[in-house]
Amino acid sequence: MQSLFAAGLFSDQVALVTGGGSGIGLATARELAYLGARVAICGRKMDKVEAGLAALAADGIPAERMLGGSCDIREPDQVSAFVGQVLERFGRVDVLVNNAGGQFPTPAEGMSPKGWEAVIRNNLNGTFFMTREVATRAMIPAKRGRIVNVTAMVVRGFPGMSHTGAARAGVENLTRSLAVEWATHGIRVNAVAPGNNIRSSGTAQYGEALLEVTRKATPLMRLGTPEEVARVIVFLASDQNDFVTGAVWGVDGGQPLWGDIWSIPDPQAEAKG
Ligand SMILES: CCCCCCCCC/C=C/C(=O)SCCNC(=O)CCNC(=O)[C@H](O)C(C)(C)COP(=O)(O)OP(=O)(O)OC[C@H]1O[C@@H](n2cnc3c(N)ncnc32)[C@H](O)[C@@H]1OP(=O)(O)O
Ligand SMILES: NC(=O)C1=CN([C@@H]2O[C@H](COP(=O)(O)OP(=O)(O)OC[C@H]3O[C@@H](n4cnc5c(N)ncnc54)[C@H](OP(=O)(O)O)[C@@H]3O)[C@@H](O)[C@H]2O)C=CC1
Repeated sequence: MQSLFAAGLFSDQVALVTGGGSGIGLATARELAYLGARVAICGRKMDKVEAGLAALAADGIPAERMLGGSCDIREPDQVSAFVGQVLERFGRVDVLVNNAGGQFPTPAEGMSPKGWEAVIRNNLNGTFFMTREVATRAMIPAKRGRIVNVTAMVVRGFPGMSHTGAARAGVENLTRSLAVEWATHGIRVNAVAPGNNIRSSGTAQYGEALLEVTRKATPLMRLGTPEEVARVIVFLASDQNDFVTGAVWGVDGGQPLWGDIWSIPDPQAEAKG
C-alpha cells in the first residue's frame, strides 16, 4: 500500500469506522491502519466485517491493532455495546468515521412509511446514535476528537431517492450543529459527500448501465474510487487539518456543477405525450 500521508500520522490513535467491512469504509480503515491507527470496524453482517479484517491482515496490520464486531447503528443498545467493546480493548476513540449507510431507489409516491423510516433510521438516526455514544463516552471526557460523516451529494436534492436525500441533508446539518456545540470540547466534526459516481461494493447493486449514465454526467468523465474518497476522509480526520470544522467536502468529479445526473420521468413531457 502507498499513502499520500506521512507514515505514523495516526500512531497512538484509535479510529472507529462504521461500515468498515466494505467499500469506502474499508478503504478508510485500511489507510488509517496503514498510518498507524488501531482500527475498529463494524457492520450488520459479520461476513463483511470478517472480510474487512482479512484485508487489513493482508496489508500486514497485526491482529492486536484491529477489532471487528457486528453492530446495527440503528439500534442504540448495539451501538452502546460495540463502543463499550472498543473502549475496553483500546481505551479511547480519537477518530470516528460514520460511513455506514445506504438506501434503495424508489419514486417518492411509491414509498411506504416503513420504507421511508428504514432509510431515515439507517442514515440519520444511526449516525446520531453512534456519534453521541462515542462523544459522551470517549471524546468529550478526553477533550479531543475528530468525527467525519460520510453523506452523499445532495445539494440538488436526490430525485429517485428522496428519503436518503433528506437523511443526508439532516446529517450535513447535524455536522454543522455539532461542530459548534463541541468545539470547546476539542472535537472537530466534518462531512465528506461522495458523488453518485464512486465505483464500490455499494454502487455495484445499481448495475453497470446506471453507473455509465452517472459517469457521463461527471465532468471528469470517469467514476471515482473508494480510495479517493478515503483520502479526503483521512485528511479531515487528521491533526493536519485542525482549523476545518463544520465543513462538507464533495468528492464527486465536479458532478454537482454540471447538467442532469440521471433522468427521471419528466412530467411535462409526459403530459404533452
Ligand atoms: C433513481 C436513482 C438511482 C441512482 C443510483 C446511483 C447513485 C448511487 C448513490 C449512492 C450510493 C450508495 O449509497 S452505495 C451504498 C449502498 N448500500 C446500501 O444501500 C446498503 C444498505 N441499505 C439497506 O440495507 C437498505 O436499503 C435499508 C432499507 C436501508 C435497510 O434495509 P432493511 O433490510 O433493514 O430494511 P427492511 O426492514 O427490510 O425494510 C424496511 C422497509 O424498506 C423497504 N425496502 C427495503 N428495501 C427495498 C427496496 N429495494 N425497494 C423497495 N422497498 C424496499 C421495505 O419494503 C420495507 O418497507 P415495507 O414496504 O413496509 O415492507
Ligand atoms: N459509492 C457511492 O457512489 C456513494 C456512497 N455513499 C455512501 O457512502 C457510504 C459507503 O458506501 P459504499 O462503500 O459505496 O457502499 P457499501 O454498501 O459497501 O457500504 C456500506 C457499509 O455500511 C454497512 N451498513 C449499512 N447499514 C448499516 C447499519 N445499519 N449498521 C451498520 N452498518 C451498516 C454495510 O455493511 P452491512 O450490510 O454488513 O451492515 C457496508 O459495510 C454509505 O453511507 C453510502 O450510502 C454515498 C454516495 C455515493
